[in-house]
Amino acid sequence: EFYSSTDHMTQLIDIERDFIQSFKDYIAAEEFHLARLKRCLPFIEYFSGDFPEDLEKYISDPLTAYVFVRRLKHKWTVVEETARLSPMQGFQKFLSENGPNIPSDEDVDGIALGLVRLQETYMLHPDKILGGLGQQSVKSLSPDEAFHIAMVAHRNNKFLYTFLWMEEVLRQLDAGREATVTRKEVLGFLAPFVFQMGDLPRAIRLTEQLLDLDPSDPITVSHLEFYKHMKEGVSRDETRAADAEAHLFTPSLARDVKAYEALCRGENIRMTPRRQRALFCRYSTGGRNPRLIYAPVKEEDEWDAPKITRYHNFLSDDEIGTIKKLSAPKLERAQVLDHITGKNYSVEIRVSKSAWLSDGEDPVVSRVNRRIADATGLDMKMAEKLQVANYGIGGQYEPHYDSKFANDEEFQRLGGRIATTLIYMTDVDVGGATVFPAIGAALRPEKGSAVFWYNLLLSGKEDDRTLHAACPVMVGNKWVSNKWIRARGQEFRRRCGLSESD
Ligand SMILES: O=C(O)CCC(=O)C(=O)O
Ligand SMILES: [Fe+2]
Repeated sequence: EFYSSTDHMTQLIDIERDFIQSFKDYIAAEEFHLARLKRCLPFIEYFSGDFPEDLEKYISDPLTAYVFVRRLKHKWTVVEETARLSPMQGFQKFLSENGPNIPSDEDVDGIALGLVRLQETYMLHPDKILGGLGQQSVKSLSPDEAFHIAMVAHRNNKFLYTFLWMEEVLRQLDAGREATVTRKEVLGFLAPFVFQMGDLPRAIRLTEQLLDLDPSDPITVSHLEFYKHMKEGVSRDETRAADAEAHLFTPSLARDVKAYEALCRGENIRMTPRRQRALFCRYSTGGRNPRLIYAPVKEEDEWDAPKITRYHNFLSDDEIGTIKKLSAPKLERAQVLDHITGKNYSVEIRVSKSAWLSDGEDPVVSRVNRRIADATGLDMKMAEKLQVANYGIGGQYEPHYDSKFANDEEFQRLGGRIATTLIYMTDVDVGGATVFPAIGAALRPEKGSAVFWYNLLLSGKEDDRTLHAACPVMVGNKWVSNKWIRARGQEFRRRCGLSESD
């Protein structure tokens, strides 16, 4: 699918351009062809004079029989040859060859879900989406499109957004916008839905509207009776429902919104000015590493406990360009192994495409690996390949540990992922931060910079504080590279003082 990476989305724009041009060419060819067919017609008719009453007598004359048969054969051949020039087959071939590149229904649903996911994380009302998040050119949705988003939200149990998008559909229908979906369908869905959500007064109001559309509908009548009956039962002890709608985004309704989503919105970042003052910027030679003496790394403390370091100007634009180009053809939807919930879940929690680049693949890859070794002082012999990831619309990675403890041969041989070097290869216009919910840290993507932290304590145990997530990309494009460094072989290299913990 395309939506999980912007790289593939841009390819779609080319495909669409191609598609429109081919269709235009096809229409022109059909018109030309039709004109050619029409030119045949007078010729065909001219040589088919009127036949007398007695056909048997007519055709029994030898000369007439000869001329008739020959002309019929001739006309047939002319028409057959002309018809064979039809451009239709060529166009059908184009369609069937390019069909596989066209988004599937799952792609369309996936991108709608991406939108809803953004709304959840950043608490965006549909008005905000329609008002424009970035320099968007689309400023409105048709009622059918809003309805589709609502249904996708519903299928994925995102009920607040189901409701808000359905409201948008109704508003547009009220404004007289052209649509396939009808008011009756929307109300017929929405009334039982809000009832299930516990909003009885609204269920009654919507059902009354439904009844206005079709006063004799027995189902609507009985629903309304049922809701009213329910209301009598609860009206004595409740007062809350009436003002429920004003508080859709209050903390109570958003109570299950995850801590990391708040960090994504820039809330609850736990850094005090006092701690901030102890964070520094310096030029580092990686402990007098000869390669860094004349080109020191610009190092900045991003966080104190655990220590997170940022290396500025770590990759040049050219190097980034090369890495993107090398990985673009290999990008595949990232998978996370989840033994409990299985594949569907993995789709939701990690929405990006990734590719692996090996050391020998290109001089730029080995240069970057070397630079990571120099800056971190760690041995790259046991490091994993460079992983390149590209996030698309709503692209994210929910909270996880990188440490990768496992009970397998690979773990025995390499040890866990002692450290992570995360390279940002783009700035992201809005969203897309890397957040650490356990410590309240948020790292902003800055093109060309890299961040580094240890996932394991000196004892070799997983450091709980390194739980982290990639926030959904709201506007823009996010490319990162990950270099996971394994524990084996680092016994004498892990610099003292890089982590204050044990
Ligand atoms: O993209 C990011 O900001 C973080 C990615 C990440 O944590 C991962 O791929 O393991
Ligand atoms: Fe990670």
